[in-house]
Amino acid sequence: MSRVEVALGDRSYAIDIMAGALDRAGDLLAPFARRGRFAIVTDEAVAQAQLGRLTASLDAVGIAHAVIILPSGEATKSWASLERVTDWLLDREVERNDNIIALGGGVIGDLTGFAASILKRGCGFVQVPTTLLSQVDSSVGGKTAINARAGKNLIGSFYQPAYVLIDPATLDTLPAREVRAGYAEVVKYGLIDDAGFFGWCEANAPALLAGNADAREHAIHRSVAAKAAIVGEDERETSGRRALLNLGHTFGHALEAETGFSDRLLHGEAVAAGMALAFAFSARMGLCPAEDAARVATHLSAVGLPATLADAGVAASGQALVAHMMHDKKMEGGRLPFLLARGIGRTFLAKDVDLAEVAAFLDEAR
Ligand SMILES: NC(=O)c1ccc[n+]([C@@H]2O[C@H](COP(=O)([O-])OP(=O)(O)OC[C@H]3O[C@@H](n4cnc5c(N)ncnc54)[C@H](O)[C@@H]3O)[C@@H](O)[C@H]2O)c1
Ligand SMILES: O=C(O)C(=O)C[C@@H](O)[C@H](O)[C@H](O)COP(=O)(O)O
Ligand SMILES: [Zn+2]
Repeated sequence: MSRVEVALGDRSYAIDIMAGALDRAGDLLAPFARRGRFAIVTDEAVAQAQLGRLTASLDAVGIAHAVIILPSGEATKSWASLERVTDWLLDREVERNDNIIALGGGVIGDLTGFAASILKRGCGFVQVPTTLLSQVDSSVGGKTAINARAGKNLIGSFYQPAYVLIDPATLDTLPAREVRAGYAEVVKYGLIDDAGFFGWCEANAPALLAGNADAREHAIHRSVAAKAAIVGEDERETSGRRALLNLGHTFGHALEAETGFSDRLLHGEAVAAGMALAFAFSARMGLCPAEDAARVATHLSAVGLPATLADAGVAASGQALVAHMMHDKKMEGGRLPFLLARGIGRTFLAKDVDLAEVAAFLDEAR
């Protein structure tokens, strides 16, 4: 088992990574059972593929648990699901010390974390992520959210889990397209500030995507360690450091909005296209060598991720995409800071980007 710590004073927590962890969850989660009861929030596909392993392990050590199963997919990050989960928990007379466990991908993690943060002004919350994306990114750092009509993740809170339990073996049942989408957020850490790790990704993506256990665990550990360090420095995205984790997301969230938050374009796929666009825009602005932008697009394409608007299936005008971007949470005084790059591993927050140039770039990129 490997462990990464997120250092946040009295809200610090551990992230344990171990193949087979779900079958030992009863022992690993026992300290939380002494604190309160367990309620598991999951979705239909995860219930079918992985829930039985968690409940059998809890049963084996006599930890009682209630379970709610929601529909799978991005549409579950909604007011309706939030109401359903909170009413279900309130009907069960949830107490602040109870443990609300998110078993699933980023959708279940984001929704459950938000529910835990507002129920009785904060209940116990544990993340048990089951997608590559949630294991390398969304289960760590405490961003919780649902989507609004106006855009992605616009209603939410910062609320850290008390513990994150990662079992890479859960990825054995994850569809290949979802594994690939999660891989985009792995590549992101290399592009942000670790060119060596991007090189590792280029060399090891085929093994990782084919399910090689060593490659998978290395990628998860390295990603989580990188994210934990950034979150420890800038939990609430105030200093500019955490904003780096948003590389590809300003473009990506606009693409997700344009495709209706549907399975036409998964979050990770939108982020992949968004990162390629951020690098291409940086190159166009003379900030980044064109070879680096090409290398990013080549790698994403090679693993089957979208690297262009056409790959992402988006034909909207630059102006329409920029209109989506105006809802970005990074907006400041009517200006939108962008994550741009001076090269691979050299991402920075640019505060002086002209949105008319972004729209023109997107029109040319179509
Ligand atoms: N909070 C954060 O910091 C953060 C970071 C990145 C992404 N996100 C959010 O995460 C969401 C995307 O998360 P995701 O990619 O995990 O998608 P997801 O939660 O929709 O899961 C993808 C699909 O895989 C299924 N699934 C999950 N685990 C499975 C398993 N082990 N076996 C079989 N099927 C399984 C799910 O039912 C779903 O159909 C987006 O809403 C995104 O905005 C949040
Ligand atoms: O943890 C962060 O910070 C991130 O930006 C991680 C992103 O991968 C994630 O998609 C996040 O939910 C996006 O945040 P948002 O603030 O743009 O909604
Ligand atoms: Zn993301």
